[in-house]
Amino acid sequence: MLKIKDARVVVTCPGRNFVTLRIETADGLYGLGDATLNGRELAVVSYLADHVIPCLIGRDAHQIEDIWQYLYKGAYWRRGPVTMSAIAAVDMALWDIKAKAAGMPLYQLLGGACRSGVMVYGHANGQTIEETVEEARKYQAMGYKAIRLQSGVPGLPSTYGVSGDKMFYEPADGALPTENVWSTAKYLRTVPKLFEAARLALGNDVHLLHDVHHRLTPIEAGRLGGSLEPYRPFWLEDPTPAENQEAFRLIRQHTTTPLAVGEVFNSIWDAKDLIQNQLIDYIRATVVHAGGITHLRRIANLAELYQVRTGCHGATDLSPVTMAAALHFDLSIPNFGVQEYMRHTAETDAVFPHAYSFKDGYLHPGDAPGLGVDLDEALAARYPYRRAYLPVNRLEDGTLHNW
Ligand SMILES: O=C(O)[C@@H](O)[C@@H](O)[C@H](O)[C@H](O)CO
Ligand SMILES: [Mg+2]
Repeated sequence: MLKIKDARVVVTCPGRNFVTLRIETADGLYGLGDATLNGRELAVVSYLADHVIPCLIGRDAHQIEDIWQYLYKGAYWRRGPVTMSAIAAVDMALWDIKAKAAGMPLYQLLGGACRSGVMVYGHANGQTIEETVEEARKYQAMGYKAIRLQSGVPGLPSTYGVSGDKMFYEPADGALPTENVWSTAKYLRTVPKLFEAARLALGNDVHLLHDVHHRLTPIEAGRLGGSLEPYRPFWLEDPTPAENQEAFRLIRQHTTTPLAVGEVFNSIWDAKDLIQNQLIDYIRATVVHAGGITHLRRIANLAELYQVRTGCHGATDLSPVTMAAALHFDLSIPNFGVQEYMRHTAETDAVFPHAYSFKDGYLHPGDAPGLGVDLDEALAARYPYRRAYLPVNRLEDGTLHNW
């Protein structure tokens, strides 16, 4: 038995907020779990500190599945991003402990490596199509095999995915939500031109991706997917909000562009119908927001039956702890597709020293025991929490739209 002696939540803001759970066993082993929920961080802190940690003390850290069931079924109130991020943090920390106890990198415990590295996609963005293509060239020169393209839309003052910093994108930028302006007509005129220019400049060997960020209706999404087909996108992400999963049938009727959905999903129940009806090609659910490695494996196993591959979310609001967990997971599953990789700032990397590394378009989690990521608590304490919200989005006439 590996008795859980103590657990605490560490909140730090080395450029952006991160919530980390640290679980310690009586024999002095410890594990880390990410519990960051962008813009709603303190709700998860309270869920963990006030409601989860008291139930963990004294339990056997080896009983990962039983503890998962205890927290999920035991709460009575199931699912939801706050609950599932909290459970995910416990799950990640326990897998970290188990792998450290075994003296192995986590991917070995998950069944061993199915591939030599994890193909990642980087984010090229610019105010104009030309600037975005120039940025994409830089990613290509760094060895990336897959690149996401987001460009500014003429006539709109700001656009999702476009930022001043080129290696990362930080949307949670206001102590109150900033307000963006949206026009579907202007956007739909721009994206096909972006893909045409990018294909011409970058050639056929690189995978090109795009995130619609939930902004279109199904029929608009069908039209966009169709107009991108000549440029063979790897995927079109979140074309329409996925609460209404039937909507994807309509998109499918109009395009063979592959669809990726699910970064906001938090359980297998959100993804089940989309997967079983083969309405998507990539499932974006991620370790931190979908109940940890234990639950994400179930989602990936279901997806495998329907030839749906994974494409885990990996924006900067997912801490290096999640990135490490995702890489062990990605390496070990048969139906891996691609992993998003938006680099963290140097400050964040210093607070979370890690064993994973990038080479020639692929990430590898490294071979340190456990997740291979640590938390420098003294350094973390120098960066106190700062309230930061994701933006909201309005149509040009002021109507609130999806961000
Ligand atoms: O695909 C992505 O990376 C995104 O959609 C994210 O940038 C998302 O907006 C943020 O993670 C929200 O916190
Ligand atoms: Mg996205």
